[in-house]
Amino acid sequence: MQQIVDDIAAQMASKSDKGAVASYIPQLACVDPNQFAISVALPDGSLYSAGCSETLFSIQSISKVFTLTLALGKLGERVWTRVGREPSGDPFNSIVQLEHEHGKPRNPFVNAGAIAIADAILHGHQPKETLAEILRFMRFMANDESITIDEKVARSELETGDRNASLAHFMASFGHFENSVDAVLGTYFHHCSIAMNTIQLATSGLFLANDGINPTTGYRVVSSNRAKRINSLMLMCGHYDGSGEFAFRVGLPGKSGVGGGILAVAPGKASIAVWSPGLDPIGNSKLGTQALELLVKRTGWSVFGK
Ligand SMILES: NC(=O)CC[C@H](N)C(=O)O
Repeated sequence: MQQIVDDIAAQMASKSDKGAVASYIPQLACVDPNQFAISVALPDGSLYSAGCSETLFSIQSISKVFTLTLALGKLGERVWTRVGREPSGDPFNSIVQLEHEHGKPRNPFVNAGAIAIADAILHGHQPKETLAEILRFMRFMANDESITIDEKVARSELETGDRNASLAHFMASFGHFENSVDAVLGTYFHHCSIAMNTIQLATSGLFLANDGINPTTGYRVVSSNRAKRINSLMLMCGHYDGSGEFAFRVGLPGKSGVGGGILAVAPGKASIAVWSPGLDPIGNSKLGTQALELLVKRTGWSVFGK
């Protein structure tokens, strides 16, 4: 496995087209696009990394996997009264479906869906308390107490967050929100701004590769049925309107973020985190996707066979 990840990192370093960093969040536009990291965590506790796997990056929408997990723990099946579970076929920050579907987002991974989930987990608490709970969860999953929120990124998102604010106000206009739009958006922007490296992220995703149990702590995070369902949602919706393409090329449940990270799950086999800040036009990591494509070719890990 070490040989495979080393080969992938070497191949990625030689690519000339690395995509374009997200520019709509000014703080993300400052990130050097010439960076690449991959970490593969296996349920037996072994970990294989290459590239800058200790460099922290903004996990952005990958956090939505963990806020969904928390929401399922708190609300159970009632989560599905707040968000659907169908792919959207629209960009991550699209507003068009919301009007037709009476303010109920298609799935928990588009921005509108994650904002609705933030409202659900806030449940009358102060954003600070809820963020502390999200951070505690991430630290526990990653088995690493050092994980924090990058305040500069959070502020940058808030300052340029008109689109997300529109989504939130539009949903609130249907009477769906329990909390103020400001509290919901503050929570959403801050959980998107959690900074992690690929080692921490791959470790955090292990419960999804291991029937719901985090093997590093032995703790059951979710039932095996719930792990299966989260993986299904990642496969169908984790890359927005690029989810079909990602399934076609990689064939694994995956969740991307505009910081250039992707968390991919090979059920029963591994949790994989890749990071390269340059994005494709849809907003998914360009080299990250290519690296995962190479990894499944070498390992045969795609859920659809070789
Ligand atoms: N795709 C993403 O990672 C988007 C998350 C980002 N925080 C936003 O709201 O726009």
